[in-house]
Amino acid sequence: MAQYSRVSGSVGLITLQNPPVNALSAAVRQGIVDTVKRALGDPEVKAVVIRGQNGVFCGGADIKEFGTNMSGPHLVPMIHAIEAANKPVVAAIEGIALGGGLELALGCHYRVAHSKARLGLPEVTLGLLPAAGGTQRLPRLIGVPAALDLITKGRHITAAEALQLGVVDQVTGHGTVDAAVKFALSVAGKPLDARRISTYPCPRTSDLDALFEGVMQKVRQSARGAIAPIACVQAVRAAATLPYLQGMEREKELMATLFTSGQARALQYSFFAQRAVGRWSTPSGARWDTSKPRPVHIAAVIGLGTMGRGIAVALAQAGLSVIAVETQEKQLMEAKQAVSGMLERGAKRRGVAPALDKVSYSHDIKAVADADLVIEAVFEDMALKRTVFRQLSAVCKPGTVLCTNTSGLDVEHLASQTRNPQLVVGMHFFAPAHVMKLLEVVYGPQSSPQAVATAMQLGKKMGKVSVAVGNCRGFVGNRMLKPYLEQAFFLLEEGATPELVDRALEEFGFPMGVFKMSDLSGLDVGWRVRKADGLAEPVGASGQPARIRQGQRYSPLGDLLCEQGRFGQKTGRGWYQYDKSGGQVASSDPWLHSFLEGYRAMHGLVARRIDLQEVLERCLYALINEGFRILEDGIVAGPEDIDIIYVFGYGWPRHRGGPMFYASMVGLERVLERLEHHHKAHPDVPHLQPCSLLRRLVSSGSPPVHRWREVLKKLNSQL
Ligand SMILES: CC/C=C\C/C=C/C(=O)SCCNC(=O)CCNC(=O)[C@H](O)C(C)(C)COP(=O)(O)OP(=O)(O)OC[C@H]1O[C@@H](n2cnc3c(N)ncnc32)[C@H](O)[C@@H]1OP(=O)(O)O
Repeated sequence: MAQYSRVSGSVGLITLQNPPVNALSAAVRQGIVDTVKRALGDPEVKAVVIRGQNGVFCGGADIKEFGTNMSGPHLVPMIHAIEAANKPVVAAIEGIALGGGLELALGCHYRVAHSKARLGLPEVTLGLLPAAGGTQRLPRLIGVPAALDLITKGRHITAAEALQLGVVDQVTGHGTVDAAVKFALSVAGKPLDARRISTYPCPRTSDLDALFEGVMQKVRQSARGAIAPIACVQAVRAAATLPYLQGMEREKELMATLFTSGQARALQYSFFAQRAVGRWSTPSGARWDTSKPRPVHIAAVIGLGTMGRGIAVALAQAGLSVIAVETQEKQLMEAKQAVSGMLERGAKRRGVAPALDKVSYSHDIKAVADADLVIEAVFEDMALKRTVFRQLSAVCKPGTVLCTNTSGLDVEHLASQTRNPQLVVGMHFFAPAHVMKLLEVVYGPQSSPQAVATAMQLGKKMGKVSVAVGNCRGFVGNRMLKPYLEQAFFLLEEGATPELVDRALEEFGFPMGVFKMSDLSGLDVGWRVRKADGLAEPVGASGQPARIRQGQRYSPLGDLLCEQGRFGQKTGRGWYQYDKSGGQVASSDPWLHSFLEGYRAMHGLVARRIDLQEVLERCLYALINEGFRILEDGIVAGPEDIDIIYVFGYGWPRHRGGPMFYASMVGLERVLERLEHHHKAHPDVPHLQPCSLLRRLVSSGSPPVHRWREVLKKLNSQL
């Protein structure tokens, strides 16, 4: 809806009304059309101001309407009518002007913004382009290079940057609507021809072809298969080379291909999934809206290795007082230097003062006595973590929430070492902890709603996308990674190379294939875990055949590389070779290939031809199958949790929505059929055996992913 009133005698004030972000729903579009007509037809009105209700201008087209039969007036003619008006129309921008919201403002003759407003054309992040004239007006207003930057990245800009670029005409620190009304009165009656952006020629840029070629190359590289950024470049090119109306035609054509694409659906699903994980719940009945978090002013970090340092930085940057504890004096000094450096670099990037005084350092665990929350980040060793938790339980004040940053160990077992197991949760950060957005918050059966809510809220404060998950080996992300990695190893045994496997995954859209990723994170990390699990024993030591462990097919390839001291990038050798220890440029390693040949010969394996499709099916469907098991076990509340974990923590291409969304797009029958096929070929691999939930979903007609929660509930109640 849009409300109309007359202010200051001769200004028509139009207020968009669609909380919380005044998205341009059919009703709002209709409201704008009607109220603009009314204002233009009223002889008393000399100028018009458009604002949004509740201090928010407009969050753009109503994403919830996409995929429905979008009725109501279209945005393009609506904005065109505003631009063509014979009375000045001023946009009063408070809060946000995003997407269609900014496009609406660009159709106005003037823009006045509050200093705290954020503006942008983020359509590309939803798999779309600014198709309400944004790709045609913005380059005409601010030039091609700046418009390309904003449109292809979808980044939000501050009012100050908008003023500098020329997107807005005035910035005010006070009442935006009052300032806009005053502005409107000051321009009433003046000629408007020079204010209609669509009539501007696109500012000339030298060597346009080279500019577009360069940008297109960069976009293709970073898009990893996403089509929207490329369409954005093509649309801006149309603005730079065609008359406005032809440019608009091109914008429309390009939008039509994007609008119905699977990528747009995936990205829009991801948008809502990200919000859905914020409305968390646990099987014991704890919920985001009823569980009250404890206030956390002082947080402590125990263990200042790579993870602990990143966590300390993330906490300090979120404004908390941090007590950083490392028992070894030398490591403590090194950590202090490293943390200060990270804080200084981060502050420089953000143009703020570094929060150095927020962090105090100690080698004594007793220093955490006053902390409201402690995050243990010591070595991934259960015995060591147990000791730390016993100590924490003894030294912390009553009510302190105790968290472990384990990447997969039993949180419940650690809780049992303390006097108050209900105050223990997992906070699984991803490296580098001050950069990576994902946080898995792990609740055990005894974790109190308050402890879960406290960790979730702290995650939010640190700017993380936090997902509440149940306690199981590897939680969600690493539990699903295990069958994925296992398939990659088995494929090498059967005839694939690391290069082939990585190529398939990178072409799918992962930033790095599994073997390059493993070289980056260090092969020794998994080796240590497998040793602790009694898996990575030297061949023959277990008394079992080399490729069978604990009664199941096992590939010792990773262990054999580690036994050779090949730990990946850090040693200059792993699944690839690097120019030096710590080098980052991978190249194919002839040694590795002859090692694989020797290994196959030793075990009587005959290499066969493996294609990219088989790599994808084996690796991805095994991972997805585990996702279904996680859903079946009730470790997460819905598929959105899994998808967000994979998109934000494991490099799953965002334009593919996440593994569970992807499965639903491929078709559950197809995933089931291919798993059955591969399991038949490899009956000794339990991870390829289709999970019963997948079978049950297929039997219930393969509902789309947004209905799985509801279907799961129904299926569970039938059990
Ligand atoms: C036919 C197309 C023609 C022309 C092209 C135009 C295309 C577009 O305009 S596409 C939309 C472009 N706009 C955006 O991408 C903005 C998306 N929203 C956001 O980035 C954020 O929500 C925000 C910055 C606007 C606010 O952030 P925050 O304060 O953190 O709140 P939430 O993100 O939790 O959002 C609150 C609530 O609002 C819903 N919502 C937000 N934006 C939209 C929208 N454009 N349409 C519909 N609903 C929107 C959001 O989902 C939250 O609701 P729920 O919690 O119920 O999900």
